[in-house]
Amino acid sequence: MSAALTGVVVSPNSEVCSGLGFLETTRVVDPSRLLAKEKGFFRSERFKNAGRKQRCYSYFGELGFLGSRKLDVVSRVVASSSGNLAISSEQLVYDVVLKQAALVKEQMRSREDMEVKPDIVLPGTLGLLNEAYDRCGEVCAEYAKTFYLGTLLMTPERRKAIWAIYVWCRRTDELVDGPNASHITPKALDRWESRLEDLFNGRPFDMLDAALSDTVSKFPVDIQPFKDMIDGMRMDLRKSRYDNFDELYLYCYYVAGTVGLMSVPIMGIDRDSLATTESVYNAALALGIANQLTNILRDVGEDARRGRVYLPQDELAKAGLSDEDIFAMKVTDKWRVFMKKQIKRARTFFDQAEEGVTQLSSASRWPVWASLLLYRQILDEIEANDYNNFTRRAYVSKPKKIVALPLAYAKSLVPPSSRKLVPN
Ligand SMILES: CC(C)=CCC/C(C)=C/CC/C(C)=C/CC/C(C)=C/[C@@H]1[C@@H](COP(=O)(O)OP(=O)(O)O)[C@]1(C)CC/C=C(\C)CC/C=C(\C)CCC=C(C)C
Repeated sequence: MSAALTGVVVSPNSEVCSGLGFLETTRVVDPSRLLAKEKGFFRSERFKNAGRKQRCYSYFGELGFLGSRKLDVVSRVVASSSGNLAISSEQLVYDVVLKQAALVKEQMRSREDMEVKPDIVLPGTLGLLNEAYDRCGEVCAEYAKTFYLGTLLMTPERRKAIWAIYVWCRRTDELVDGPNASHITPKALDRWESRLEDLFNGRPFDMLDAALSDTVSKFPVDIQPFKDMIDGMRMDLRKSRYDNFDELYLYCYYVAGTVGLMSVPIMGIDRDSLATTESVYNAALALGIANQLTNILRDVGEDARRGRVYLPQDELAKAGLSDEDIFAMKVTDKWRVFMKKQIKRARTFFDQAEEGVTQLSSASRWPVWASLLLYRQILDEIEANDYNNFTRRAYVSKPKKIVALPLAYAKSLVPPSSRKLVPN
């Protein structure tokens, strides 16, 4: 598996087509070779460019950005180490949110004028594409069962697109977090990025890329959050400490906030939503940040064993704590006080995100509510473990999951018009 993963990333021309060891079955590798290399189908311009023009799905209607309320763009500045004023990570990321929202609005406007023609499907290729999506679904079902079940409620087009994005994110994350992480170099990430650009240009490298390539040709998805996620992996390679929350926030955006931004154009916004596009993107970003902060708080011990501390160093110091205390893995009163503050902050991001879930198209709400409620409960479990996140892994038990799912369903029935989205 190690050789295979390195082969893919280090050498895009390699015959090894799967980017992840766990995807390496002959079933995956062979058809993708056939697709990308022998038939050359996925290199066809039709796949991307003509596809973009000709396909028009119901999500246009559902991205009903009727809201007129403007978000206040607060200029948030922080003092840099040299004493100069610098733009904060929050502001930097918010600029991406604004750009994504503007892009999606722009794409919708230009698509409205388009003549919708039926897809031209080359004989034999649709089956291969369906197979590619099915494989993405299988990976999703294997690695994120509850979330996979949630996606089954979505429309078939959206469900397949979310699976394709999930698989790309998983593969990207596995580059630095998986069993082959020690082989990954910045150069390898550069190659992964150029492969990403290729798939956005209709030239997927393998079968799983082909599914995403098809997705980005159908939905108004921008490449930037994908590139930013790769930047997050670069950050993970070179950095194992975060001086303050501003630095940590940027990392959380890269590795998880980006997922929110990638997902909104697929999930769509409800026609009846009065929220602005920006505010929905902002809520999606908040959910990614909340999830990642929760993930970090849950995995403090595990990360420490790898020599990593994803906690703001200045806040640790203020609490009278240091890396040594973390490596000692002792739950002390100082640690409890520190953790309470971190948990409070993560909950604030979940609260912000909740406002946005109701604005999503009705069929997309349930999986998002489910993932939000389940992930949020991890924070309760850390508390229940008396803040011992060094040697005990907080997890949500099966019975609790079973209770959360109908609750998520009930929440997903609340229509957007009955709730107002308050911009932050
Ligand atoms: C419905 C839904 C949740 C859709 C998102 C699907 C999707 C594309 C997921 C990709 C997740 C992924 C593999 C990300 C790679 C980086 C990473 C590992 C991030 C961490 C996730 C947890 O992963 P992991 O499997 O390691 O966790 P466990 O150890 O098993 O617990 C993250 C913590 C971040 C995940 C971030 C999200 C799922 C973002 C969610 C935001 C939205 C879906 C936007 C919703 C819209 C509004 C308006 C709120």
